[in-house]
Amino acid sequence: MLYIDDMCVVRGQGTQAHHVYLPQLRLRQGQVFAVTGESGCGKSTLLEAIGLLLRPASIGRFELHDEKKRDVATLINTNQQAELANIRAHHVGFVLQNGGLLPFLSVQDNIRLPCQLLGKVPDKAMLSRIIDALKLGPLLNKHPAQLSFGERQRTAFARAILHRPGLVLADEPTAALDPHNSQQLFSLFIDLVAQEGMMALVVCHDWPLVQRFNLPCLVARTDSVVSAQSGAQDRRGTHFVL
Ligand SMILES: Nc1ncnc2c1ncn2[C@@H]1O[C@H](COP(=O)(O)OP(=O)(O)OP(=O)(O)O)[C@@H](O)[C@H]1O
Repeated sequence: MLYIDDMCVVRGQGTQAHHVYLPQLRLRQGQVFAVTGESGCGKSTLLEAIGLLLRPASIGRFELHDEKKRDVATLINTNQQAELANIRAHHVGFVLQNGGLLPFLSVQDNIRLPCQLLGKVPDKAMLSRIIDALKLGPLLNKHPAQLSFGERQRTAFARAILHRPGLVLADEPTAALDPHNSQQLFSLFIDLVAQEGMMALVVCHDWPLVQRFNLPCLVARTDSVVSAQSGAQDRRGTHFVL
């Protein structure tokens, strides 16, 4: 389970600061939540804070329960960076919009990289389940430049999960894909998260896609102020609510 209460993340400074609030999140093993909202509202910021890449300005509760209970809020509040980095490396998997694959490594070596960096031997059974589910068998010896966008994203997903993180964070993984491939990747993603008992948050602009899979959704509610000088709407804060 992932429990988050009263998280606030601040991007920028002074009058330009943008506040991102997450009042409450409960995520169960096997569950995928979508995160939606207009450009610039703070979706990536939210994911970075949950992925422990960005320190929240304040946090009430942040607990990650897998094989044991981890009180992440206390680690954040007491600034224990080494332990936070350890949790991030072992328990969080990231899937980026452009895949973020290393161009000089084959698909096979890209997938194994996080395990290698963590000094873990990949679980053979899981590796073969992932390769099967994501249909990567014929691609294993290719390099990223030889892959389609969809193939790159399937590889990126495999790489994000082989080290068995409890939590997978995907930032617009289907943005570069056509509707057919987006739907196929989403479907594989949701099935694998359920099959492997992971939890996932996926940022997605494609509302029909989110609806098609009937995903629970964190929706951005943005507060704006009107600039006294220009009269333009200026975003100052976003609440992500269910
Ligand atoms: N490093 C930074 N320093 C200061 N402000 C930033 C920084 N990164 C992002 N911002 C601002 O924080 C706000 C939220 O940005 P964020 O990238 O989280 O939005 P987003 O919803 O993911 O946008 P998009 O859908 O366009 O990717 C924006 O107003 C952005 O300009």
